[in-house]
Amino acid sequence: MLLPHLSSTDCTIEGYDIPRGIILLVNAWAIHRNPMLWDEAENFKPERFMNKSNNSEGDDGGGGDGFNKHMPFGRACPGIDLAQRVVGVTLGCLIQCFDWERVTEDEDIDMSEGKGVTMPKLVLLKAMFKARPIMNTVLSKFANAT
Ligand code: HEM
Repeated sequence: MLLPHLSSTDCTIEGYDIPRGIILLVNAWAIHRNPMLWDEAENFKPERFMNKSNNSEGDDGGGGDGFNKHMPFGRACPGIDLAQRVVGVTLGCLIQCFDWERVTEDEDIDMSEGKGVTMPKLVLLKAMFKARPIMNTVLSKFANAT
């Protein structure tokens, strides 16, 4: 669920009359799993959110694509630009600085969802990491500088 919003005026959306002053809750979870919008809606296919003009997934007839129908930030998160940069840089650092391995490599990853507002995984994904050799050089430079 996105954050609650208050309708500022009477309006009709998709045939539903929405009076002014009513609290609206948008179920982003259901929108992201709507089989009318997505192929294999229940499957983890992050490539469907890429901004390709030939990507018709998520198209509701309005000319949109999977990229535009993906709403991890809802429609009103003022932190979107900061968050997208920080997530990209953080992920890049983790991949560049460490070698990652799964603890149980032969098993499929269990994508079941647990309970909670932030959609935690039911079964945690365990991973091991070790610093890449370049990190020893970088860290020893920091250590020597202090
Ligand atoms: C990966 C990081 C983030 C995600 C996934 C995220 C997601 C969201 C979502 C889904 C909403 C509800 C939007 C709606 O109801 O349409 C929201 C609202 C909001 N977010 Fe974020 N957000 C993130 C980072 C941030 C950051 C970094 C800031 C501030 C620096 C921020 C500030 C806010 C605020 C103030 C609201 C309430 C906006 C309002 O209702 O007027 N968020 N965010």
